[in-house]
Amino acid sequence: MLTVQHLTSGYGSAKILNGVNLDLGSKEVVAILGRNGVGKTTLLKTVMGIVATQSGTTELKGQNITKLPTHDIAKAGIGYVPQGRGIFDKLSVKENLRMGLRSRPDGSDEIPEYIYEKFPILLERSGQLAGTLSGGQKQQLAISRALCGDPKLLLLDEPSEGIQPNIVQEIGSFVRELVERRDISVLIVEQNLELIGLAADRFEIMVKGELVHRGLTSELNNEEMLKEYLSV
Ligand SMILES: Nc1ncnc2c1ncn2[C@@H]1O[C@H](COP(=O)(O)OP(=O)(O)OP(=O)(O)O)[C@@H](O)[C@H]1O
Repeated sequence: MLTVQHLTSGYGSAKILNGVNLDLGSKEVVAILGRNGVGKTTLLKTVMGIVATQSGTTELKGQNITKLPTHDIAKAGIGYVPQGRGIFDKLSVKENLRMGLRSRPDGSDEIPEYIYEKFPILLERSGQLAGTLSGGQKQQLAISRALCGDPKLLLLDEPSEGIQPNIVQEIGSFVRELVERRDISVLIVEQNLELIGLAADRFEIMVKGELVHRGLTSELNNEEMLKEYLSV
């Protein structure tokens, strides 16, 4: 599904990604873990074309998307939910969802039924300003907006940030549902081990802009490893 090879990128003269290699299969959920500031968000932004690739390649289902502008990467099939969610508070819930439809390759302007079935609050509050939603509801809206683009791959950046534990669980099981019922793969940057345990098949640990250690989610109970690589 996604193949990243020797990817480097950064901001001005600051090099942040130092040669990332990553393979994500179809119907797979992979979590990227690592301490603050190691480059996890930068990896998602580079895949998405928001931060320019300096060297290396990114392929989606065999298509080289490395140099494409962000809107074409979205159209090629990647949905992105940024850290902090990127919701437009001054637009209605429905208008936020409609923004996501712009990335649909088939040009459809219908919000997919399953989104409202899963999150009925988004239909109930359809005409309300998105800024009036709770943190958890905004996260549901942000994920739903990305799904409106009918992606094959979803990039989620810290979806658990600032939301209540019961919503964290709901999002974890929703991610699994997406993979199993909708054939979507997910790359998720996350610190919350409960959410990773619920959603991810395996993990990759980033240190100084490189993915240095990987394993199955079931191996995440190794305290020494967690101490070595993470701030827990
Ligand atoms: N727009 C920017 N301009 C300059 N430097 C940046 C910019 N965004 C991030 N950085 C720097 O790049 C490095 C990596 O940041 P990044 O956000 O990718 O880390 P992260 O692993 O996602 O951490 P966090 O969990 O804190 O978000 C940090 O040192 C950060 O200060």
